[in-house]
Amino acid sequence: MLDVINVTKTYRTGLLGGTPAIAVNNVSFSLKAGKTLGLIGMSGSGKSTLARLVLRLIPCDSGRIVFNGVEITNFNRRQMKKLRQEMQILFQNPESSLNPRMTIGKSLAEPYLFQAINDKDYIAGQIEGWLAFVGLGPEILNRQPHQLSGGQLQRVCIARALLLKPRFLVLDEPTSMLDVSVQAQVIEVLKNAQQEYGIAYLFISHDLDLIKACSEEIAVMHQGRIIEQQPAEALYKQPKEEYTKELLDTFLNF
Ligand SMILES: Nc1ncnc2c1ncn2[C@@H]1O[C@H](COP(=O)(O)OP(=O)(O)OP(=O)(O)O)[C@@H](O)[C@H]1O
Repeated sequence: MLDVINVTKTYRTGLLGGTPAIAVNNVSFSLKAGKTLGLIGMSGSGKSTLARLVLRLIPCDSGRIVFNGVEITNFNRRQMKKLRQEMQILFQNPESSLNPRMTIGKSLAEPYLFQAINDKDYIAGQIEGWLAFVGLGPEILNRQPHQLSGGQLQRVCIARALLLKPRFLVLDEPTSMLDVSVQAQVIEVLKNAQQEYGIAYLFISHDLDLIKACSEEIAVMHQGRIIEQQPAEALYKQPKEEYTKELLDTFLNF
């Protein structure tokens, strides 16, 4: 489904472009439909930048991104608009993903209107179905984001992403702001969605236990590079790189 090939990104900060800093350095990986690739690494190792590159939210300096057999590296705005439905991101703070002044119902209807779908009964039926899928009832539709719990809000964000029928979803610390009990419920919803719709996930997290439980393969980022990638069990049992060992020792069961 997704092939990322030798992708590099350099940020230039400061006056007149300043000193270039390589955030993502010659990174390659592949992801199959219905599978999860976990992405771990210390803060600043380049995980979020890599996710943004893959989603084409920022341009890469070099390298290629192939999605469903089509090279999208140089897709223009119009081409990307179509693709946005298929490639989405779930952020750690669901509140920041929703308009605070809009009701939940309006936020969920918005993606249909963007697609020029105007049939109100159809939209209402679809929204109700997706809400049920994520374990929420229609009573929340008239509420505003501040009237929902963190877990409910993240479910709304998942429903909003799912209703566009994505094939690839970046999960950027999707449960880090939630209580442990709620975390498990949100992960369950994501697992169900993956099973039912064959969605591929790139799962970024600092929670190494969670990422192990959710990913078939795990890639370790260090200073902008993927320094090792292995099936989840193997990586935790026999990390090849010293850096991975240190990372696991520091953060496992933290
Ligand atoms: N917009 C930007 N402009 C300049 N430098 C940036 C920008 N975004 C990120 N960086 C730098 O790029 C490097 C990688 O950052 P990135 O956010 O991708 O890391 P990360 O692994 O996702 O970190 P975290 O786990 O803290 O979210 C860091 O050195 C960061 O300071």
